[in-house]
Amino acid sequence: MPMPPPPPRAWAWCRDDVDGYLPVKVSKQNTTSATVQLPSGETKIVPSSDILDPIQHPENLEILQDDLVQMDDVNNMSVVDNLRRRIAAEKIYTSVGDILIALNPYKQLPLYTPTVIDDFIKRDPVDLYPHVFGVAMGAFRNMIAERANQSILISGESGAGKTEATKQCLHLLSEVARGEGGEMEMTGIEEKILMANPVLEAFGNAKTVRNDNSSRFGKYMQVHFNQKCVIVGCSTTNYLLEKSRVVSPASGERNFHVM
Ligand SMILES: Nc1ncnc2c1ncn2[C@@H]1O[C@H](COP(=O)(O)OP(=O)(O)OP(=O)(O)O)[C@@H](O)[C@H]1O
Repeated sequence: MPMPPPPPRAWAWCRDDVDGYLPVKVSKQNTTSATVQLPSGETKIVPSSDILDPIQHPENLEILQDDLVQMDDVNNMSVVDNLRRRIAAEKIYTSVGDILIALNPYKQLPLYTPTVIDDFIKRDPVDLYPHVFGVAMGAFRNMIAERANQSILISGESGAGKTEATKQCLHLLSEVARGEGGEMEMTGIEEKILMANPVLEAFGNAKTVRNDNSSRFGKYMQVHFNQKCVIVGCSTTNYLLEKSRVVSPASGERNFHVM
């Protein structure tokens, strides 16, 4: 009687201490342990309890998906894996439909050059890729099309890069909404807003265990445009300032920068 062929190696998600989840090929598994092949090619024995769901579409594991909505398998593991591979390739932005996920690379990447700005201002969005400039440009285009105010909501945990993303939005808007002739004087709005920042930060930012320059207040910023869609001003409203920090900063943290 000929031996039956060995079962094909099955792809599954495996818990990992460093990366969260890794796609592995399971070659053997019993109730307590499993032999798996890691993406690096290394073979390892892991507890069976670390083997999670099967991977339905292993052929997609090499794809860096720009938009999570386009993924065939959407779960915590596939999303984390896609984002991990994207940031390894220095693609820090990923779309989820109209929402943009930004991962903090903690290093300067050439993502904000004049050429990139030019692309986002001039090219059709369908030919472009996820980027914070795309969000700012989308808001600008919608403002013109709908003749209505637009909002960009930037949220995330401390140190995630909200302040940086805000600056990039203002940078794009100041480039696209430049006036001509006399109105040109009103440009440089980004510089003016940025010049106000040290004062706001002195009284509202503090060194924390996560971020040396952590904003301890919320900022509601309004950029004002005239009928010709040229920026004519900006106002900032501060809210939720952590005044308690003056007398009771958390352990290992400082109160405000101002002395
Ligand atoms: N896109 C980016 N490219 C390079 N560095 C970045 C980027 N985003 C953030 N960083 C770095 O991470 C640090 C923290 O970012 P940022 O201050 O924007 O965080 P935050 O979300 O505003 O934090 P908090 O809520 O504590 O104020 C910054 O000092 C900056 O150097």
